[in-house]
Amino acid sequence: MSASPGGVLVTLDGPAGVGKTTTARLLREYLGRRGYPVHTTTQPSHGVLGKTARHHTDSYHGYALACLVAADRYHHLETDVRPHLEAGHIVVCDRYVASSYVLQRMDGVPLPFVEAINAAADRPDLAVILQAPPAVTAARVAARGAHNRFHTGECTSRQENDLYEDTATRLAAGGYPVLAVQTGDRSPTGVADYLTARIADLVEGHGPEVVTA
Ligand SMILES: Nc1ncnc2c1ncn2[C@@H]1O[C@H](COP(=O)(O)OP(=O)(O)OP(=O)(O)O)[C@@H](O)[C@H]1O
Ligand SMILES: Cc1cn([C@H]2C[C@H](O)[C@@H](COP(=O)(O)O)O2)c(=O)[nH]c1=O
Repeated sequence: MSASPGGVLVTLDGPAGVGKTTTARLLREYLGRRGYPVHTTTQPSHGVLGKTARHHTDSYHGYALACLVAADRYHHLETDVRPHLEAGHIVVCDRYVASSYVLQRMDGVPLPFVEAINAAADRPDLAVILQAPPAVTAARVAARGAHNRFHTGECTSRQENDLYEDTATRLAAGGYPVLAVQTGDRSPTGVADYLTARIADLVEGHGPEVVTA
């Protein structure tokens, strides 16, 4: 299913420390300043299923975590994302399906299973994959501090980076409008400026010009 008519669904995915949360916060500010109604949100969500997935990644692994995250995704789409789209808002979601293609595979779940349980998730209008060299993302995570067991050093960052590259290609081949954006050599405001212009183009009916990784 595509995102609902009226609003625009923009998703932000990419390795730990690449700048998803920073970018979502700045997009809310920059798009808001241009007068667009913006709703920023995140997956896992702040609902019961989402909180369980986010705060108990040491208890839930593999297939169980994959299903928990997917269940939260469908509930979040129904109760939060679609209502905002129907109200004509730009919805910016920090993590979406691409994160499952990467994190669940890192957790030992075969890709066909991940694809199957996410197959009915709405297609974003713009699926942004943020990218940066693994040494850069690992250093940012080390400086900021790890949030969970998926953040464990440069070796993990390299695996994550490779899986995101693979995921960007797969999702683009499956019809997702994927836009790969480098953050390693751009300031947070530079990333947000660039994406604000791309999203404004999309809202005004000029885009997207899809760039695959
Ligand atoms: N373009 C950038 N240049 C330099 N530093 C950045 C950039 N974007 C984000 N950072 C910094 O990197 C750190 C991680 O950023 P952020 O929390 O936004 O990443 P994330 O992708 O949401 O990470 P996670 O998946 O671990 O939650 C923060 O300290 C942030 O200030
Ligand atoms: C969307 C998504 C999330 N997860 C898990 C992985 C982490 O434990 C949290 C996300 O925390 P972060 O601060 O944003 O790094 O949720 C997952 O396993 N699969 C997913 O698709």
